[in-house]
Amino acid sequence: MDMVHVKDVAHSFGREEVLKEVNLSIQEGEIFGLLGPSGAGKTTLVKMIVGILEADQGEAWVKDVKMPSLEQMKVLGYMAQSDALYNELSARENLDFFGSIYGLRTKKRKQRIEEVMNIVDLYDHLDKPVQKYSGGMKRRLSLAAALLHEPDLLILDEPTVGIDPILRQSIWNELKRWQQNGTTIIVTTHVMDEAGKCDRLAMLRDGYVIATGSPKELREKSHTETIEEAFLAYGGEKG
Ligand SMILES: Nc1ncnc2c1ncn2[C@@H]1O[C@H](COP(=O)(O)OP(=O)(O)OP(=O)(O)O)[C@@H](O)[C@H]1O
Repeated sequence: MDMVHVKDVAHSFGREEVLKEVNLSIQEGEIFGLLGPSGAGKTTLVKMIVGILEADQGEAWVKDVKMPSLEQMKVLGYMAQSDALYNELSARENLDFFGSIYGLRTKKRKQRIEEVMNIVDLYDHLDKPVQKYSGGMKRRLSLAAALLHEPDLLILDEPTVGIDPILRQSIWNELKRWQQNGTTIIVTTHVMDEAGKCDRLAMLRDGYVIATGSPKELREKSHTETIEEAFLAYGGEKG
């Protein structure tokens, strides 16, 4: 069964058509990348899958449920592009708040907070107010929040922006580990080498999916050597 199915989705903001007839199938257990330049429509598409934005046309499904669905939001973890954290609270207090929204009981919440803070390597900073966190630490804390309730589907909007190469590598190692545990992961990026780490990709430009496939397929079909060249060959150049 598909974990996510996007069918004929189109959306406009005012007169700007941001998504045009987008179709996608994301299989259970894969790391799926949405690759495209700034403004291509990645965040808009992701918000429809998460269920926080309803498309003008078409449908987004998570498993066998049409989004938006409050019930289905519980099976997914979403990390937005900008961190939605309370600066004056500590990391622990932030996570406690998010955990209660997801309905985690007190004991389980306490246990999961410690587990996820270990995963993102912030355990030693649990009781520090978020305003004392660096940008990269805030990103990692947002990731921890998305993981709290052990979602089947993890949706990460530009998770490694502002994160140094060493941490970026460690986050990718974690993504691969969660995948092995059965989690399906959708990640948006405009970084070509990150796109190359995904099992499959959809290349987006100006609201269109211009190509879909594994990095290898996309390179081979376009007779190119790199994802970047493939993107250009499929019509990804601007203007
Ligand atoms: N709430 C909104 N109101 C009006 N226009 C919007 C809104 N959200 C997005 N847009 C416009 O929709 C287009 C696509 O934006 P979107 O954020 O989906 O792109 P993106 O591919 O995620 O870009 P980035 O990599 O910069 O985040 C842009 O032109 C943007 O200005």
